[in-house]
Amino acid sequence: MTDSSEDKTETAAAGSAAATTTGKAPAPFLQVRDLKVHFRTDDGLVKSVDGLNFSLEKGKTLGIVGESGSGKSVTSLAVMGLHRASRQQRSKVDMSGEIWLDGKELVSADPDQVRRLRGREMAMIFQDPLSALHPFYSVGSQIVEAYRVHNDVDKKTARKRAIEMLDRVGIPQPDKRVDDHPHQFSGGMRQRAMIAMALVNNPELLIADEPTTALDVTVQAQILDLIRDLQKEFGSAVIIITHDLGVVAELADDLLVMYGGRCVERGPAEKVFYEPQHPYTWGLLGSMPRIDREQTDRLIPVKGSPPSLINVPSGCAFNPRCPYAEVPKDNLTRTVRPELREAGGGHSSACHMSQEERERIWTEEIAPKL
Ligand SMILES: Nc1ncnc2c1ncn2[C@@H]1O[C@H](COP(=O)(O)OP(=O)(O)OP(=O)(O)O)[C@@H](O)[C@H]1O
Repeated sequence: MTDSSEDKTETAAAGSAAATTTGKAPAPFLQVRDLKVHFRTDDGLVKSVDGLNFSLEKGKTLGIVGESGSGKSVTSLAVMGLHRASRQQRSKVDMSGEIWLDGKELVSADPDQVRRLRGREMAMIFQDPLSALHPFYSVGSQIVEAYRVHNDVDKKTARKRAIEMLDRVGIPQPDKRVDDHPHQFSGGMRQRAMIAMALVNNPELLIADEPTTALDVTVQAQILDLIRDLQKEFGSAVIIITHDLGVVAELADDLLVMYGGRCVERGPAEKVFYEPQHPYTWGLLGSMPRIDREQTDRLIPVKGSPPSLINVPSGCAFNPRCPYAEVPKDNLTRTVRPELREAGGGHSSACHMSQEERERIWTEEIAPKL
């Protein structure tokens, strides 16, 4: 693996990897390098993910944040090897770059090899549990199946394991509810059941794609607490995908903000949340609902719509929506695409304004209004 300048600014989770006795830092558990996922469609080439780099250690949580259509789900499906799963899509999707999981490269790997890793080494939970749970089979039998695919055990042993997992994720009377069908569970319980199914094989990487969006606020908090507890217990690496910065601000060790298929800001969660450097992140923070404010007080929502991923704006993709697009001289924002620049402490962002300028705007103009 070669080192690019961008890789040197990778997240703190990667940077915290301890040096070995040989003096060589071990490779991060998950490392994504220059990932591109482009779809060939009748309307043109959709550049859903266009050169993404990040890494993640076991026991750490990475939050991937961005508006709808920024490429978050496509990124997670790429890690899970799911863009290749459908024959129909295989002819339409162009994927390049590298995804290293525990020393194995997945982009060029045989699809069967990646399929074997799914469920055992990596698992995913979705916004809608019914997309993962089949309506015709009992919740328990689906967890039993998921367990037996990767473990050579009889049904009785697997059922015991399913009941244990349902108990662990907080389903009351798990020995009875194990035979219920998904529709007999509430939305929050279905989410818990899906988490139980995802974790039944102790995967080392868990990807949660908008895991709480469909739930009410109280259940949301419970599910996030559950994910946090389970991560501590299982020591897995977790990626949480959300459009809501508030959901991941406390949970994540690192944050990666995506815009138009690229990373515009990343770093330790407290840096990105409390000292954000990119005008798009300011907008995300400004549009976050706050319980201590009236709804009308959301001050700096991101105006306009996300960019087309077929005709991405030239220069900085955010420039048509950026209130500060005119600040950099020589029309730079509209002509040159900004690269990620390190601001210190593993925090980097891609913006043409100088760091001093952005710090001034954040401190004087944005932060006081949030
Ligand atoms: N199979 C596909 N073929 C063509 N375009 C696709 C395909 N899958 C995703 N896209 C496009 O890729 C872009 C990124 O989609 P993605 O689902 O990753 O966004 P997202 O950030 O997860 O948004 P959301 O929060 O709405 O799920 C979108 O413009 C989407 O239309």
